[in-house]
Amino acid sequence: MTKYCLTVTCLSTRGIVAAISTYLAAKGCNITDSSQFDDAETGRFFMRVSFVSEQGVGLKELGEGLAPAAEEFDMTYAFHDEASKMKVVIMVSRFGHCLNDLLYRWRIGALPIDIVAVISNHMDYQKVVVNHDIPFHCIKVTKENKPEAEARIMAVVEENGAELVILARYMQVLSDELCRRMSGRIINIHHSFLPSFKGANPYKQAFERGVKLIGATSHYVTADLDEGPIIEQDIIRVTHAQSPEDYVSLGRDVESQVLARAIHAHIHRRVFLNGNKTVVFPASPGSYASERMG
Ligand SMILES: Nc1nc2c(c(=O)[nH]1)N[C@@H](CN(C=O)c1ccc(C(=O)N[C@@H](CCC(=O)O)C(=O)O)cc1)CN2
Repeated sequence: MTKYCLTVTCLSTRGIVAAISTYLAAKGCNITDSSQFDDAETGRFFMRVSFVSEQGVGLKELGEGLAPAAEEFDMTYAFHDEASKMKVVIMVSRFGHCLNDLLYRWRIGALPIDIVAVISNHMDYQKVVVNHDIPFHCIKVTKENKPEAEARIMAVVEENGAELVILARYMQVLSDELCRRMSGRIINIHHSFLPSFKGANPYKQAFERGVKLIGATSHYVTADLDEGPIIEQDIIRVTHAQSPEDYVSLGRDVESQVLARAIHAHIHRRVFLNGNKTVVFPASPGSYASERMG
């Protein structure tokens, strides 16, 4: 039986859940997981439903069939086949721990994505990427060539049909135009517990401030540096006896785990943009269990 998920957002009002569950039942679909949220501040409603089609109904029929109800509630909605793997481009600079972590999770089946390319502004990871039979593109970036460099980045994204770009410690600031064109489709890992310590050297800033907790933040990328909607965060305790270099070492695992959790939530359609914030629904039972054993 095909597993699907439905994502819905609209202004909050009575009858949305009833309309969706009634429609799915009428289409011979059995709901297996459901999450919803009413945002009292914005008046917006968010819903994610996982279901199986017991009568083999397809994505197109599901989408067309819900259109009348969607119009009644002015819904933004989409049906997704949970078996289809999102096409992603990973970008990296000099620090490869997040890239290596994503490649490992992808290789063992823990992260059901289709890595169509890796882009870097350095050659450091060319061999490890090619050894995974993934195309590697080295696109140097300078203040002078940034528009041409970004045009090449977008060419790789579009020629491969990538739905998501992952900045796995890519250390160049993307232009407003690129951020606008890829709004909601670029996820970054920032090596601090935002909003503290924005910029390229958060560990040095944290050391100089003398904090007792450091962390990592995964967020959607916007033109405003390190200001995008936050998807996931985590922290780790540090002490007076540790150096900025110790922070870098301690931060690697936190960064990798936070980025992987954010990507997992995004590809399973559990993240909704809500202004400059996000709504992140919990993982449905079994969604972490796709790992190939051994
Ligand atoms: N438009 C955006 N671009 C990028 C973002 C973002 O939030 N919006 N995040 C960064 C990643 N990042 C922090 O997480 C970050 C990367 C780089 C810099 C920075 O100042 N870079 C310097 C060059 C540094 C170097 O060459 O090593 C620069 O670009 O002039 C700050 C924060 C990715 N891009």
